[in-house]
Amino acid sequence: MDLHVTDLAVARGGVPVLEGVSFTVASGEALVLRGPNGIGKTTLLRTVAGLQPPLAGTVGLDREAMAYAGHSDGIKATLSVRENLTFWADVFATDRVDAALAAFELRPLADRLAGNLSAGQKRRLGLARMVVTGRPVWVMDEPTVSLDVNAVAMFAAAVRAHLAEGGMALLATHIELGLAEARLLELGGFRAKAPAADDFDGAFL
Ligand SMILES: Nc1ncnc2c1ncn2[C@@H]1O[C@H](COP(=O)(O)OP(=O)(O)OP(=O)(O)O)[C@@H](O)[C@H]1O
Repeated sequence: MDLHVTDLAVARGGVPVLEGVSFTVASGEALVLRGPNGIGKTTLLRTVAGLQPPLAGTVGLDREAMAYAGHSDGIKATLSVRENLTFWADVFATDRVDAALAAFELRPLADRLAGNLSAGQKRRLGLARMVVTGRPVWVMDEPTVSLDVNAVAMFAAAVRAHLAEGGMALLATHIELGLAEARLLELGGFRAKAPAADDFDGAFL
């Protein structure tokens, strides 16, 4: 299984931000999207994950293949760490709660209310959700924000284990991920062009 993205154009708030984006992520590979603030990394990730429609182009895998981790961790504060992961295991019909607790060293925190976790612990719980999904494509936006050096290493190990099982990872970040083997895609060359001056309709977009 490969992820083929072809000639994708994406918009945010109705404004085109990137166009002509093509790449392939093969089974066992990680691709890191790079570019300055505001270029459209989040928008591109959300589009690839099927959370918003593209303006043009195709994403050659069904959204059911994707697991998306965005800026918000999607944590339920009044459930414990284990209950949060069990909730997601029910949603995705998997039995990977213990594997997820182990991957992000959450066992000692399993019975703590998620609302009482520190920022880095919350992020670890949010990332552990990816393990629980059992989905082949992990789409992750700034996954290592709030993580200390030790937790970044946990994250890198979890991604490597996922890739070793034939999974794929598509990541956006400004921070070192500890994944030297990941390929990089610079988005600078894919900025959407402003509409032509004689494009009457375009002038109102
Ligand atoms: N409602 C909106 N209308 C128009 N433009 C918007 C709207 N919301 C966001 N934008 C712009 O869309 C662009 C793409 O945003 P996006 O969050 O995808 O960028 P990013 O590369 O992920 O940024 P960062 O590195 O800061 O996280 C930004 O320039 C942003 O200002």
